[in-house]
Amino acid sequence: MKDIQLLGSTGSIGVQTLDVIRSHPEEFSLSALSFGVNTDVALKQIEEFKPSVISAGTKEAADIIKQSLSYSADVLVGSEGLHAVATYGKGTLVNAVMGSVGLTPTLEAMKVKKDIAIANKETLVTAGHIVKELQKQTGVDIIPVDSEHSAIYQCLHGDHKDVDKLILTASGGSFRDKTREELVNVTVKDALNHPNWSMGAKITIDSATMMNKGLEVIEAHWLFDMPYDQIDVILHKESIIHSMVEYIDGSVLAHLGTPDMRVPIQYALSKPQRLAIKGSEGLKLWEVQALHFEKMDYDRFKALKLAIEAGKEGGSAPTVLNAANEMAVSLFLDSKISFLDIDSFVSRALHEHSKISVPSLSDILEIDKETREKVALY
Ligand SMILES: NC(=O)C1=CN([C@@H]2O[C@H](COP(=O)(O)OP(=O)(O)OC[C@H]3O[C@@H](n4cnc5c(N)ncnc54)[C@H](OP(=O)(O)O)[C@@H]3O)[C@@H](O)[C@H]2O)C=CC1
Ligand SMILES: CC(=O)[C@@H](O)[C@H](O)COP(=O)(O)O
Ligand SMILES: [Mn+2]
Repeated sequence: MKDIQLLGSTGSIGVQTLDVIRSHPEEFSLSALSFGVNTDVALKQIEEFKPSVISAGTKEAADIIKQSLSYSADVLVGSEGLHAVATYGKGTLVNAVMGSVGLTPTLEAMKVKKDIAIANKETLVTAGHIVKELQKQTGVDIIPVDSEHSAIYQCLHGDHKDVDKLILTASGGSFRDKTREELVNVTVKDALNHPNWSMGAKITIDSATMMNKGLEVIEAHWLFDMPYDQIDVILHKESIIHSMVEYIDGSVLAHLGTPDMRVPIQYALSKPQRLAIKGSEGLKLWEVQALHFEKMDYDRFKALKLAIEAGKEGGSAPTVLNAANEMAVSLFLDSKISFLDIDSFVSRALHEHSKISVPSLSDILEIDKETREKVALY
């Protein structure tokens, strides 16, 4: 039996993680969860799984939970709550919170020797070197949940010396068939309409700008200890091949499946064992019929280029990239800026930043905060 603590229970990945736990009560239990403000969904989850520790994003949300709770549990708020959930018990932390707020709970969980199933890519983007250093010191396992990274994880074996490159597939997002000129007046509603995946709002916008793929290149660099020039991105609009590993003899191993996040979530918790997925009919390739691939156009998808450049530059550049992007996406979702402002704002923030070569945790937290404040005023 594996005990799980879950950050971000009310989100897209959080809800699917609870589906996985619910489907396999003989394999998994849940002892702690965090959510932000969605008390309606959280209350139902809490009454079903009865976690011992609960964290809410605001005091108001915590008060609603406390008033409605039918059993005794610790209910905390904000970063204190996230840290309490992350460090509770002895199991695996599933980090499915959105954004760099996931960084410090991840580090706290690692310090108490928890394995981390990581969906929260922003943590690895903003502070990959700190997470990896702590992983070396603690020996904990960091298991990818992101579909591309889970695919690569499943295609890798041995010590990676025989790997030529990692190939991340990209769906192209909501606007993949539009030129940049056609993006001038696109709406939030259009951008949230991802062709293949149903996901939270922030990652769906990242997917439309292709910043998601850029964050994923940086995530792959840290997760698999792979130099940037050995990480490729290819456009694959069906999202059936979730990613590939090319070996030095030209062999390419790919992971295929229907676009269903329960698969990588569950594998991160059950590996190396595989468990059935309730209600899944599996992949019917005769229905898919054809798979398509295109070379990436880095001028069309500027955010991808920006992210790869920031990753290669290293130091505090990825922190700025991530924080500027989080703020710009939030402004776009609030209809305060246009879609094309997102990558312009990120580019401006990167140009205005004076890089720190090896930022400490406190540097990262400070740069994250400052960058958000600056971008909010652009
Ligand atoms: N969705 C997907 O299919 C995939 C997601 N990912 C990654 O997983 C992570 C989660 O994505 P997704 O599930 O789509 O996101 P959602 O927006 O659907 O969910 C985010 C979760 O985090 C909580 N949350 C948000 N902000 C805060 C905060 N400041 N403090 C505490 N809790 C907070 C939300 O709570 P509430 O809603 O209650 O306010 C919610 O539970 C992201 O990093 C994303 O990039 C990676 C691969 C695929
Ligand atoms: C499901 C998942 O892992 C997302 O990150 C997904 O990859 C988004 O798709 P694209 O960024 O390829 O559009
Ligand atoms: Mn992904």
